[in-house]
Amino acid sequence: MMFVPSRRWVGMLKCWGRRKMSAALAAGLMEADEGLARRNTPFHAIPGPPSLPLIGRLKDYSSLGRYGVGRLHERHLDLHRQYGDICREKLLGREIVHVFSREIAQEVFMQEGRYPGRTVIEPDVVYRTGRGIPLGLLNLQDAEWHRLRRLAQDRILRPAVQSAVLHNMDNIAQEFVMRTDMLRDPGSDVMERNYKDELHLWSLESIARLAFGIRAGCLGMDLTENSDAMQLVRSTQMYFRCLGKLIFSLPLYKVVPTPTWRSMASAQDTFVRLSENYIRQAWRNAEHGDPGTEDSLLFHLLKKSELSKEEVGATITDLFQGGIDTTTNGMMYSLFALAKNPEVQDLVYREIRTHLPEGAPVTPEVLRKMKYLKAVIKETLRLWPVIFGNPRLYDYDVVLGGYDVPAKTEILVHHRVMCRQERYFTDPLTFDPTRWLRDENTSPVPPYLFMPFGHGVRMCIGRRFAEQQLQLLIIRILQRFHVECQEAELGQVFSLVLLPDRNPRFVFRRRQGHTAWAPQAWTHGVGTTGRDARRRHRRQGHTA
Ligand code: HEM
Repeated sequence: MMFVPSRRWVGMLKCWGRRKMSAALAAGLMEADEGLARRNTPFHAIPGPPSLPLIGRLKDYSSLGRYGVGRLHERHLDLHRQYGDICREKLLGREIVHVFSREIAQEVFMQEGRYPGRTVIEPDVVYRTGRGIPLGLLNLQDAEWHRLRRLAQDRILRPAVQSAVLHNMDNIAQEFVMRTDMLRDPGSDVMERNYKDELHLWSLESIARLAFGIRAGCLGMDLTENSDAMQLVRSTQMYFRCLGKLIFSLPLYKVVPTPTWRSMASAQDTFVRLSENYIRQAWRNAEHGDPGTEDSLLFHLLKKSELSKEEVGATITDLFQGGIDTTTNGMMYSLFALAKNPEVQDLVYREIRTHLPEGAPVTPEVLRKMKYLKAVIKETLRLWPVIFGNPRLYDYDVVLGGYDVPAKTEILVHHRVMCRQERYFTDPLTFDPTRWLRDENTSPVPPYLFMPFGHGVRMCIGRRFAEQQLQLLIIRILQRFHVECQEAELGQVFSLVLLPDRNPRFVFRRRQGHTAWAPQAWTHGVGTTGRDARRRHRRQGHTA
């Protein structure tokens, strides 16, 4: 097979050649480059909607347009229908290329360098720069990003570390299920509380345990709106709501503090202040020799003398902001999918009963065996991804779908649109977890298609943790309840992440013959259900 160098290869070789190769070889490569340039179609020929000068397609992103920010993901489906697998548009001076096919997605990621660039979250950069807070993983680029990423992922992505935190996370999941049991209406079994807020608390508690090695007290029964936990939940929700609006509007906030900017900054201030409290608490615990704290990500990063305390704080903040809303919404969609597909729910329950005796702890071995549960989570994230696509921003030219794409173009690979196409998935809109189960009759889903956690070295750092969290909580919920949902549909709304468009009312029916097990931390000599458990739960607030 003949090797046809891509333009990037030619560019790199040319650069090297200028220094090391003979002039003749370099000239030959230059000719090859010109030949390739002739074969590629110029950037401006990429199809796409016409743009106005300066503001580009801003109207489509505002409430004046057909979609508004909330329905941007629907606009992406329409762009694909109208313009095909690759399309181009302008937005406020930015050039954006949308990629809707697996083949071009592969080209995007194959041309990724050692430090893949991603579009920055501009309002967050402006906020942090203004407050003198270092940028974290979400926004750093190049070698600076790599330095931080290397240190943090060593602690988060390693399977051994996942196994080590499993026991604590299982306890948190079980406590959360007890809480659900107590909060649902005893007559109708309906969860009257906003279950999204509830899942936020679970997610916060879990990430705090991972990051600080402490129990943050988010599952206490007497939380008020003024409690630290609820303030953290509200500030995260507000932060995402405002970010979505700020990113896709005229950047007036850079000149004057607009109301949306003020709300975002105030949410961030609260977040940073409360995180600092937790860091202080973690320090105190460590001074008292609490082994959990020393095992945490915080201490792991602080031990690395390469990082300042401020950088460690910024990294931890990014984990919270990257992890809370995403895992919460992933869990909402998973529960909804199970509730609306009772036969699937029964199969998951059967799998749980086969591999996990009631009262036994969840171990890595147990999780490895839960193949159907994993397929359910994949199928959920295929149909309801929390992040619609993966942005990339390269500082060199690339060729995509035969078109020249200049450096610094924002490239958006649309995982959600790809996952809804007939050519890649049979009956793409049907919820069918079996498509993920492999046997001799099925071929695996090809790469560069299903990427809910992104791709390559810049993929989500919390991926393993998030998957483990979802598996654990689904196991513990289904062990105790059969789940139903009163809403017939669950759509998505764009707010930087994709959120459920309504608050589904779940019904948690206790399973027949279910023995009221309780997490280990609840069973030291007191009753495990009813009033005793409730009292113990209140007391547990900050300590378990
Ligand atoms: C269902 C849950 C989650 C989903 C769907 C999700 C999805 C994603 C995606 C799509 C990216 C961009 C990847 C790329 O550009 O290739 C990302 C990045 C990131 N995520 Fe997650 N995530 C989830 C949970 C978490 C959790 C639990 C944490 C923290 C413990 C986390 C922390 C981060 C961070 C810090 C980044 C930036 C990584 C970097 O640029 O190096 N995420 N996530």
